[in-house]
Amino acid sequence: MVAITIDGLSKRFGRMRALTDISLEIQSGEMVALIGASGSGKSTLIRHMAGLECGGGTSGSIAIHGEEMQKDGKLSRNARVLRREIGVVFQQFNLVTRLPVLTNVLIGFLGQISQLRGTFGLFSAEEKQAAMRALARVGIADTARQRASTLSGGQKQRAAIARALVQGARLMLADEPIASLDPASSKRVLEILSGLNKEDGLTVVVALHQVEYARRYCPRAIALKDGQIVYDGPSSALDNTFLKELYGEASEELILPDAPVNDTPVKRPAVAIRSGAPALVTA
Ligand SMILES: Nc1ncnc2c1ncn2[C@@H]1O[C@H](COP(=O)(O)OP(=O)(O)OP(=O)(O)O)[C@@H](O)[C@H]1O
Repeated sequence: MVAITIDGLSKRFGRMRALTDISLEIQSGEMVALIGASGSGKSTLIRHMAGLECGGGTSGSIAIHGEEMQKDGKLSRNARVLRREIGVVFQQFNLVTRLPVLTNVLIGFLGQISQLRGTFGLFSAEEKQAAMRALARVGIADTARQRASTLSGGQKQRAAIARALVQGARLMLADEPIASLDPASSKRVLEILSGLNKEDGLTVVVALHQVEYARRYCPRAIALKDGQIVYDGPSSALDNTFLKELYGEASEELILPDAPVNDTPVKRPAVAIRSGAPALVTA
């Protein structure tokens, strides 16, 4: 089954083109890295996939699990229902820091319970058990009663993933989830996302700054440059010559932050790019 279908998506902010004619398909059960320099359009693309961005300046269409989510800037009628299938994880965690970790995870149920129960935080024993299971799944069950403000950055991100799990997400969109984490926490968060992908079959799309993590955890990479797809193929075939072109001056820092640069050229397979794409994509 196709998890995400994007057809001819373009986005302008005023006169600035953030995305230009993006078309792609992501199959259910894939783990895909979105890479590209700062300002290349990764967040804008993820926000459109999640149905959080639409409106003026957007054209083209996005379908989630075969159902239209938005077309030409207008959200479809069932976008709300589709959003429940999508867990979104942000760099800034988006937790309510004064509330206990368990309550933050229970917030993932809000789309599924009555407004009255949601307003008064009346969660059932089953819901609390499910939230505890989700916390155990991400390895922080012992923090359930702590205020979210007391968690480390890595633990906060894991709590945010647990919240997406109780929501019942089949598709996880993560927008630079490790950008503010140290290497050990980054590794842990990506291992959890990879485990959810491999063991639970979740489709994962993750925007990453550091290419080494994309290579290590995501079999497929999609690279954006100036709002256009310039590479779509195996992340193992991303060679450093291409990446240096993609990232320009930032490449030293972003390509291999914790490993020696391997300049041996790797033969990239021809990638599924439409004609007219920049020379960067030629294998
Ligand atoms: N709400 C907005 N209003 C105006 N311009 C925007 C808005 N959101 C994004 N942009 C612009 O669109 C372009 C793409 O931004 P986007 O945040 O998607 O890039 P990114 O690849 O996620 O960058 P980063 O890695 O720095 O987060 C940038 O030029 C950005 O300034």
